[in-house]
Amino acid sequence: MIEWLIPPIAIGAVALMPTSRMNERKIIESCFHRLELLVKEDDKVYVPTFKEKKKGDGYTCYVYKLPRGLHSEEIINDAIIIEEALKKPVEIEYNYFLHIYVYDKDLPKMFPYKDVPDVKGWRIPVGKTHRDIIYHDYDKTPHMTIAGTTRFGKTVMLKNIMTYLIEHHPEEVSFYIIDLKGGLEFERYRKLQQVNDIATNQEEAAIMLNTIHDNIKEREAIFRKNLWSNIIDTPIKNRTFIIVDEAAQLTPDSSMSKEEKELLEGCQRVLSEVARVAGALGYRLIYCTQYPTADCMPRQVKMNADGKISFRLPAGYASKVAIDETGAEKLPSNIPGRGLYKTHELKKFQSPYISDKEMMERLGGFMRVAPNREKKTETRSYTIDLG
Ligand SMILES: Nc1ncnc2c1ncn2[C@@H]1O[C@H](COP(=O)(O)OP(=O)(O)OP(=O)(O)O)[C@@H](O)[C@H]1O
Repeated sequence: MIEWLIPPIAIGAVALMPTSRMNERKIIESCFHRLELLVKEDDKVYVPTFKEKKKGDGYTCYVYKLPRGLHSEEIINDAIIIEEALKKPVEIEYNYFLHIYVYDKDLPKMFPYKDVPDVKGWRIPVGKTHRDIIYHDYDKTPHMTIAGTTRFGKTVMLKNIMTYLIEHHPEEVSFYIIDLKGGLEFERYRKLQQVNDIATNQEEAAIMLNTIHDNIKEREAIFRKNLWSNIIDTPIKNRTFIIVDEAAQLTPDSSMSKEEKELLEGCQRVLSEVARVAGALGYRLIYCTQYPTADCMPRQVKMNADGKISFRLPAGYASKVAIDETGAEKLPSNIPGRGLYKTHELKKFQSPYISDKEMMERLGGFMRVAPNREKKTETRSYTIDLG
């Protein structure tokens, strides 16, 4: 491997150059130095080696080869710092080489839901990036967390997800919704054929989760009988989504009575079990919170939710809980729908926008004549496609 060896004195010189007089490449490389993205071996210092600069439509891409021992995640996690130094939007990808995309323009502030293309499978649009649209695939990554301070787009995101799934899988998708923000947001969707039940307080949530737990046990028995290990390899087409909004309301704390604590601990246990084992059985958890703390994000949920979305958060430590790294606190304070999507990489997006009116227009045909308050179990049978 050819490394670019530079003496420490040169590193210091680049770091001290005023950024206004440097070109983009030099600014990027001075960030590498300031962030100590280098490998020291004996008295030598190895830094990423510049390979080429590519011009694209609306962007310039700087390609680097990383020295042995420097992991791409260390740099990808620092994209926001490079972005601040360049004063331009930046995206970093690793594909044998490190690709640093520097964009001429910011993302659009509005990405209408009607502009989202149709895609097959159990994918939903997370948002628009500079070069494409990110989709989250629930058959690959069953569980998801969504964090974000109030009024930055969590509820709109949930409505995008529901609308997209119902439009693409009307016969196969079903939802259990735990709406602990007064039940105001989702009540109007209770009559949707795809909505099994909505819980609007902690007691209703506990009853609903108990039902879900029973259903999981029944489904486990079916899987065992058929020697199935994952729903995607079975003829079962159905998927059941459990939406929790707001998770902090299901978090026990020391001010609560013993009964209250036991109720919420029971809820947390079922949610942890869903995250741990029920993904393979076709259950998908979407777990939302305004206040990401270690307490309100149970370890099993966080560990098993490999798709993590965050809208703006008040501080870096909240961002670390939500997406395992800082950055959400640096999202713009005046752009709702702007977020970060963390999987093995970190991407910034503008999420689709759908209004309640448009959601109603799109889903109006799926309303039941009578509401479904009494329904506690999945009454629709599995859709099994043997073709
Ligand atoms: N993707 C988006 N594009 C454009 N505007 C958006 C988007 N998402 C949300 N907004 C705007 O921000 C407002 C608040 O969004 P939303 O209700 O989703 O916030 P929230 O995070 O769920 O807040 P809360 O936690 O208080 O319920 C919306 O009414 C809408 O005006």
